[in-house]
Amino acid sequence: MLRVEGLTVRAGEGRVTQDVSFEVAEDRLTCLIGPSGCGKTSVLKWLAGVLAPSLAATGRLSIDGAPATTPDRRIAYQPQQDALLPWLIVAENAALGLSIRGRRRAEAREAVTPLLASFGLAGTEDAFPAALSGGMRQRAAFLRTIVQDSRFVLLDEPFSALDAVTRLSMQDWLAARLDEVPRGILMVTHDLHEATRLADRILVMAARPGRIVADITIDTPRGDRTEAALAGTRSHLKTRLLEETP
Ligand SMILES: Nc1ncnc2c1ncn2[C@@H]1O[C@H](COP(=O)(O)OP(=O)(O)OP(=O)(O)O)[C@@H](O)[C@H]1O
Repeated sequence: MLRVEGLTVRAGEGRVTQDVSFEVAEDRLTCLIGPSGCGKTSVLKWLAGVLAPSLAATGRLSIDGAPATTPDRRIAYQPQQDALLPWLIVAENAALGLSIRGRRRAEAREAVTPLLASFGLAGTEDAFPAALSGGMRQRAAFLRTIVQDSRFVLLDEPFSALDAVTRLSMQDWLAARLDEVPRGILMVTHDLHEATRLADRILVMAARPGRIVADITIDTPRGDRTEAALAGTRSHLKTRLLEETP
């Protein structure tokens, strides 16, 4: 269990977030949703240890009850843009996840190559990112993140750049991957349909300063989440989001 307590992020005199506390459970997907500018990315960046130096943060992080400091190898982070390096081929980009964990380059590449097919990237090993579709780029970025074998994974709007159809298929794809390689995931999204399709738990943030105003658990198994089964939760979530959007 990863726990954040009392996270306040300040930008000069102003507060970006105030007293944000929550847990991310092992093998569960927790969504952080809220209006633009409420501080969702700042929470993720703080957890990843990459908050901009112009922002000051106070708060406590613990994993399994023991204090932790960031960056922590048990936490992997996928930023908002897929951040694939355009001058590296797909296999090298994916291998970067292991290289930053200290694996030798050739060894890292050997380790990721057999995984490409299960990430829908068969045949793209030697392709440059510019030659891939948006969905493929996201899968390559996700492979790079997931091979780090971290217990917790932070995803910042992983599907926001995709068209509606690709987005739906990527959501299904992520749901299937979660069943195969469970992780404690904290995912930022703007999209309440996405949140209710994927999350075990949804934390709703309000803006100015960003704080958590609702905590919604979804018990329906992902495979049984028909439109009808989700209607009540979506309506509740929509009302909360509209209330919190300035
Ligand atoms: N480096 C920075 N210096 C000063 N202020 C910043 C910095 N980064 C973010 N902010 C401010 O902090 C607030 C929260 O930004 P953040 O990106 O965390 O919000 P968000 O909820 O992720 O937004 P969005 O949904 O639009 O991506 C915004 O008002 C933003 O202008």
